[in-house]
Amino acid sequence: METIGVLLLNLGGPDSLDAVRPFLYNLFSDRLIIKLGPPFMQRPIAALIAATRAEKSRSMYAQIGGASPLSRITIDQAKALSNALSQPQFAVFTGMRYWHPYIEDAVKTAYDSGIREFIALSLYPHYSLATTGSSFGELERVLSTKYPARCRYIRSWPDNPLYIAALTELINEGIAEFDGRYPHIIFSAHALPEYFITQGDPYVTEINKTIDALRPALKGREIHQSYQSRSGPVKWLEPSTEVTIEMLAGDGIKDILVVPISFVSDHIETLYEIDIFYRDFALKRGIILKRVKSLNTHPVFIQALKTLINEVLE
Ligand SMILES: C=CC1=C(C)c2cc3[nH]c(cc4nc(cc5[nH]c(cc1n2)c(C)c5CCC(=O)O)C(CCC(=O)O)=C4C)c(C)c3C=C
Ligand SMILES: [Fe+2]
Ligand SMILES: [Fe+2]
Repeated sequence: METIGVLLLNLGGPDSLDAVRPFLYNLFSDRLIIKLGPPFMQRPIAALIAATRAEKSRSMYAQIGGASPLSRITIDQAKALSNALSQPQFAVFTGMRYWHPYIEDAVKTAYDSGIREFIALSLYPHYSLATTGSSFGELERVLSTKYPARCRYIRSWPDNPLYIAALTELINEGIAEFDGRYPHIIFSAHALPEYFITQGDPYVTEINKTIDALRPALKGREIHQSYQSRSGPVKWLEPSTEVTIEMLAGDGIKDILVVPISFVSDHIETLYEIDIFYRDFALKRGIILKRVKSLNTHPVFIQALKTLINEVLE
């Protein structure tokens, strides 16, 4: 039987402080995430923004240990998934959009080992053109220009039952940390410029699907929804996580549990933005803010990924 290559796709993150600026350059060079003037101006403007933003980003990465753990965690997820899948039917690879190991590196490694059939599994639970769309576009480019092969795509999985079960378990663990008090729950997703949605991006609809699937397990708890990590002068989805915390502070709320709903791994958005920045922001307003752990290599989550692979083969 021919081995199928499973490609786990994610954003990637700088693996050292020196990598921050070139990582930002790669990110801002991508017209699917942000359009900077006419096409020929994209790279020069990306270089400018990367240079301008690097210092602020570096200081955030410095506060979480000097690097993003995203690639390392994705590689751990690949190992765990590889152990869960039957061998030698599958081999699992990790391909990042904006830093090493790049999507092209993953495909080359697989190709060199003789693989000619792929399953691309996006590790963003919710589809957006800016994230999954961009990764699939890059993969299609690599396959069509250098490594011709068959590829099936797993686009999104906002209400996969095992994904929801794993999240439910982690949310309940988070609630238990409040020692019987009653935290308000904020589902915090990565922000997206509003024009994506106006142009038909399903990102918000799919996030709502995840939250709706979690609702029965959260019986009657106070739920809020917000968007974190804006990064430029356009109109972003509302409300921001900051404004939501501020509003709850105004209502006299003392306990908040943040669920990082659009990510499955730890990286700067969980380790710095929620754990350091929002926690401190809340504390200054008399609020204890805690975060639900990221799925990372949670065994039920790895089983969820396995069911996605099996479903696409049916
Ligand atoms: C659902 C996930 C994500 C969406 C949607 C998204 C959109 C988006 N992001 C930027 C700009 C930046 N993103 C950065 C980091 C980053 N973004 C995501 C996910 C989504 N981005 C992740 C998982 C990470 C973490 C990377 C890591 O640390 O491992 C950064 C770099 C950090 C910083 O300087 O703030 C930028 C910049 C835009 C413009 C955008 C719009 C569609
Ligand atoms: Fe981002
Ligand atoms: Fe971000």
